[in-house]
Amino acid sequence: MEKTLLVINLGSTSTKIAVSKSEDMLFTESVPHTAEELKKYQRIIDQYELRERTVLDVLAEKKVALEQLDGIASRGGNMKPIPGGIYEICPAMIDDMKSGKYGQHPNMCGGIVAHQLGKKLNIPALTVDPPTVDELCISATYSGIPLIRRQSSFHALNQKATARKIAEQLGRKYEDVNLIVAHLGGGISVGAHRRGKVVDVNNALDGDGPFSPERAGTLPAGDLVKLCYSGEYSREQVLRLVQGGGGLMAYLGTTSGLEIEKRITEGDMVAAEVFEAMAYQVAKEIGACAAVLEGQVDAIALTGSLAYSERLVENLKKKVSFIAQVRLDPGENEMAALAAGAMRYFKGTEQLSIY
Ligand SMILES: Nc1ncnc2c1ncn2[C@@H]1O[C@H](COP(=O)(O)OP(=O)(O)OP(=O)(O)O)[C@@H](O)[C@H]1O
Ligand SMILES: CCCC(=O)O
Repeated sequence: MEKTLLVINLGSTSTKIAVSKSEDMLFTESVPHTAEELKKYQRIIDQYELRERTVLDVLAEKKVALEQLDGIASRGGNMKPIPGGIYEICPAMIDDMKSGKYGQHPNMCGGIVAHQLGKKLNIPALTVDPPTVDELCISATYSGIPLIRRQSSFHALNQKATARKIAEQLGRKYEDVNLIVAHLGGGISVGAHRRGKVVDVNNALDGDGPFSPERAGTLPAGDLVKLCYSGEYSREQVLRLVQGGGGLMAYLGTTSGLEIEKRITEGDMVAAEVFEAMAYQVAKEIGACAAVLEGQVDAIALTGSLAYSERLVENLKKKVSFIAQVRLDPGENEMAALAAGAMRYFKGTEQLSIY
């Protein structure tokens, strides 16, 4: 059974669009969005029209008529904590994403685009392993005060797809290995995968962990509280410092790893120091995951587009190779993982989970 699928994945710095014939990609297009371009949108939901136009323009450019599509798979945005699986994008899911209750992510716009198109064309609009897949062990849910439960909010789709791939390379099943997966993208998540479950992971969206190209990661709590009450920043502005305007963006005015590498090559010592600090924080998070896994680590996987950076990878290898072998899977498997998930639904090999 052959199906033509539209696959949508809205990252913090790019809109990725693919069309597949079943699992085989006909094309994948990644349209970058500069920080300058996104700066004018105060809230992520305000990017909706830009993201919708980007998707439709790419389809028109590639001469794909909407009527050719049998289904749509969009990477999920932040919704309530749910088990991994395939879900139909429904109004309740969209309401949860829009509410911001579980964090804000550009994929909420992707979900709405998919839902609207699905309705118009009368075809299923699906999502697979959304970022709020929650498999945390009990200890990992503790924050330090009962009012706040640590949330599982990470690159679940790519982390799990990468982990399965690495397990296969090791000749083992995902459910039989312990892995640490670091997704190094616009946001950074580092997960401890214990026998097929992500038992601990930093909240990569607006919570904790290493700083990333556009996010602040863990901030000293007291200082953050003082900043919030200083009267100098609105709620939206502080949130923007945490997500969108934090990390590399805050220190160097760009989210682009490529641009920063260029500056380093040209002798920019500040850029070198900041890039080194990001690697340092990622390595510390990997070390923390090794402790969670009690040192029983079969491999460390580096994935996401920043894993194309030799400088970052060599730096990380130097710091964490003592824990386990380091394997590279640069870029992300998300488009393929979404198409594969949608095909499991069409073939009936996996049932839809209910949101
Ligand atoms: N070849 C490369 N070498 C170094 N850095 C790169 C390369 N290609 C992309 N990057 C950097 O990777 C980062 C973006 O990664 P990616 O495309 O995985 O993120 P995203 O999908 O926008 O966001 P997220 O991963 O959080 O969903 C940017 O800083 C980009 O400049
Ligand atoms: C929850 C983090 C997911 C992302 O940044 O894409």
